[in-house]
Amino acid sequence: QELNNNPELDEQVQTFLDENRRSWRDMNIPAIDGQILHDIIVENGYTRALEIGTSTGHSAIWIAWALSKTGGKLITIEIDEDRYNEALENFEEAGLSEFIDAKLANAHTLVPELEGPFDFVFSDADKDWYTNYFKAVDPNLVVGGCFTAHNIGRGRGGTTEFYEHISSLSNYETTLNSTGNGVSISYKRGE
Ligand SMILES: C[S@@+](CC[C@H](N)C(=O)[O-])C[C@H]1O[C@@H](n2cnc3c(N)ncnc32)[C@H](O)[C@@H]1O
Repeated sequence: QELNNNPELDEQVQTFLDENRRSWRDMNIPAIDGQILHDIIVENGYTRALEIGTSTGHSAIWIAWALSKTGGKLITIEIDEDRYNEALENFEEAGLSEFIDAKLANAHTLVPELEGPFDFVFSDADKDWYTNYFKAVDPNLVVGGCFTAHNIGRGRGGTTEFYEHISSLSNYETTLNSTGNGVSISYKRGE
């Protein structure tokens, strides 16, 4: 698959990420985990992404940067208005707004309402709800798509229950990348 080539945008995003590298304070993922998400999207040519838990937008910027290359778009959901507004400013500054549909909403109600289809999901909101988010999205995740989740393998909240559930499914191939704060990566291999 051909990737879009936009060196000016790449430089704008890279500059934004470099300048803000040490200033993420709102439970944001570390850059190394952002790179993992970015690479999964680019390598698989994903274009229809969903993020649950925007905060101020660090992970969304990595995801949207990848989507700027594949020609895709991200829907991202945040419940906190201040963080949502800050994320919108960050998306502008990074030059990625056109690739992001940011929603101020409670993901508990919005996620089950989304029709998709999606080929990439990143779950990073309330940990107790991870299994519910997965069950709501699964019917709308295409075969060949990927469901990722953050803070896995550290015994936090419902993450253990979620990881055990998704690992037990024979139509998903799940691995854990523990380079940063623990990203589970589950490829959907069949319905
Ligand atoms: C760990 S932070 C997300 C960090 C973000 N992915 C990043 O790397 O920049 C989790 C976010 O999920 C949001 N959140 C928690 N419960 C939520 C819900 N029910 N619906 C939407 N957002 C929620 C919190 O307000 C918080 O900003």
